[in-house]
Amino acid sequence: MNKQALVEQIKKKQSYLCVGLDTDLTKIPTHLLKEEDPVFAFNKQIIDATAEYCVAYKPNIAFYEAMGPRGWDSLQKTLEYIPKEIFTIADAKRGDIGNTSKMYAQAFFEQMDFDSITVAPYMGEDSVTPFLEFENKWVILLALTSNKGSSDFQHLRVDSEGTALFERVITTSQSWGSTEQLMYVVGATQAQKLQEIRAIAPDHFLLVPGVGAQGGSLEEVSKYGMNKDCGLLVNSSRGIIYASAKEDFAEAAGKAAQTLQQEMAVYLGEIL
Ligand SMILES: O=c1ccn([C@@H]2O[C@H](COP(=O)(O)O)[C@@H](O)[C@H]2O)c(=O)[nH]1
Repeated sequence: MNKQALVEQIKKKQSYLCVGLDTDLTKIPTHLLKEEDPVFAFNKQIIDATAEYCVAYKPNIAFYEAMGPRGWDSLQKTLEYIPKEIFTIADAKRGDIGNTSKMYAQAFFEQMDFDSITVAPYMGEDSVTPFLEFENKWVILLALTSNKGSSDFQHLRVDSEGTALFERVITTSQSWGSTEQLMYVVGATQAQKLQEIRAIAPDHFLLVPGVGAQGGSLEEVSKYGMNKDCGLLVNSSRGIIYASAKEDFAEAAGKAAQTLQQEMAVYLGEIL
C-alpha cells in the first residue's frame, strides 16, 4: 500500500488506530477452543467487529510462531481475511546480514503479502536495505521502544553533543529509504520524546504501540506526534482484543476500538 492510500483511509475513517492481533490460546474464550482453528475463529470475529474503526492490523508474529505450523496457518488465514484497504504490519522485528534479510523480506512480502514489517536496526544498513527493495512495502524500524529496557541502549549518548542512540538510528537510516517506505516505532510510553523525534523526522509515519495495557496516553501521543498527514499509527493489542474474556469478546473489542477511534477523530479534526 502506498502512503497516499494510507492517508486517505485515515481521513475516511477518521482513525489512525492499529489493532494488534496478539492472539494467545490461553486468553481466548474457552468456547472457541472447540473450533478447528481457534486462533483464526477468534481473529475473524475481532476483525469483523473492529474493521470499521481501524486503518491497520498488526499480528505480532511471536504469537503465531509459538504454535508451530498451525500458527503459521492461522496467520495466513488471518492475513487473507483482513479487508484489502486495511494496512497490515508483520510485527516480526527481523534483521540479519543482507543475504538473510532478503529471505525474511521474501517471506513476509512475497509469501505472505504483508504491507510492512518491523525491523531491528542494530545490524545496520545492509541488514535493512533488502526489505526496502519491494514496491509499496514498508519497513518500520525500531527507534525508541515502549519497554523499560529501552533505556539500556536506546538512550545511550553516542557523541559529544549528547545525541542519543535512538536519534542516531533515525537520522542515519533516513538516507536508506524515503518517507514513502520507512516508518519508525516509537513507544506511546515515550510520548515526552515525540517533539524531539518530530524535529528530526517531520514527515515519517510513526508506529506507536503502548496505548492501553502499557498505559501510554493517546492524547499525549497525538498532541506531540501528529504531522500534516497525521503521521501516526497508534496500536493497542490486549486493550482491544481482550476487552472481555467472555462470549461477548468481539462486541467488547468493537466498543474498545470505537472509543479510541472517536478520540482520534477529535485530534484529527484539528489537522485534516
Ligand atoms: O516498542 C514496542 C514495539 C512493539 N511492541 C508490540 O506492540 C504490541 C503492544 O501490545 P499491547 O497489548 O497493546 O501492550 C505487542 O505486540 C508488542 O510486542 C510494543 O509493545 N512496544
